[in-house]
Amino acid sequence: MITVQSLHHAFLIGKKGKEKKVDVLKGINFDVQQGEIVSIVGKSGSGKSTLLQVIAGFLKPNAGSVYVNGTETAAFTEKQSAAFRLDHFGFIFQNFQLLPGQNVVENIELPLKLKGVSPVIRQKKVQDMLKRVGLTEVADHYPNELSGGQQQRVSIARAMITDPPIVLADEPTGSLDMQTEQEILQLMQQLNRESNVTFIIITHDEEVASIADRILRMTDGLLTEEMQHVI
Ligand SMILES: Nc1ncnc2c1ncn2[C@@H]1O[C@H](COP(=O)(O)OP(=O)(O)OP(=O)(O)O)[C@@H](O)[C@H]1O
Repeated sequence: MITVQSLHHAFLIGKKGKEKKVDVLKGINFDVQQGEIVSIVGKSGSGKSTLLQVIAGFLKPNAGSVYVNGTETAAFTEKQSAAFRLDHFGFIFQNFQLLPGQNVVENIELPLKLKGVSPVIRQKKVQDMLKRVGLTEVADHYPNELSGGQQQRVSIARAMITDPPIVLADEPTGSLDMQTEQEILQLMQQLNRESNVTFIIITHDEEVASIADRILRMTDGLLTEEMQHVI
């Protein structure tokens, strides 16, 4: 489903003429199978978000390959990347990234609109999704009228509304209290079981990482597989 091979990336930081090269990805290799929950865990600054951005096609790596369902994505143009992302990836962020002027239904249906899905089908899909994530009661609320946990449910619903094969989650519970964190992690596990969607969860939190089927540890620009749960 996802194969990452010999991925290298460096950033140039500092003033022009005096730039310093910072090697962030130093030869990353890993595979993810359809339906897995994989966590990528590592300290702040270890390069987790950079890796996620490369997988999603937001950032072109200096070298190496990313295959998604057999398609090499690292060489895509920006336009190709955007179209590919819409079909293959959903995103969940630490700070939810909901549109403040749009209510719950409008936030969730946005990716369907971008894909040109008709209003009738959009309405049906959104109603089904609201039930799955437990948000039917607050369907017409705006983000600032929701708790953090509810806002993250909206962004999970938005990530999954187009049935993408892969959801990329960057510190999905980083802004939540411990109890809400457990609820959100359980929801992600439930959705994974129901729909076989692949989750890649990026976190610095060992406890969050431990809900995954497989843990990949990022240290000094390299990934090592830490342990394997029996599914
Ligand atoms: N656009 C950029 N330009 C220059 N340096 C960058 C850029 N993005 C990230 N870096 C550097 O790359 C390194 C890895 O950053 P990255 O955000 O990938 O780490 P991370 O593991 O996700 O950390 P965190 O958990 O704090 O988000 C850091 O040293 C960071 O300063």
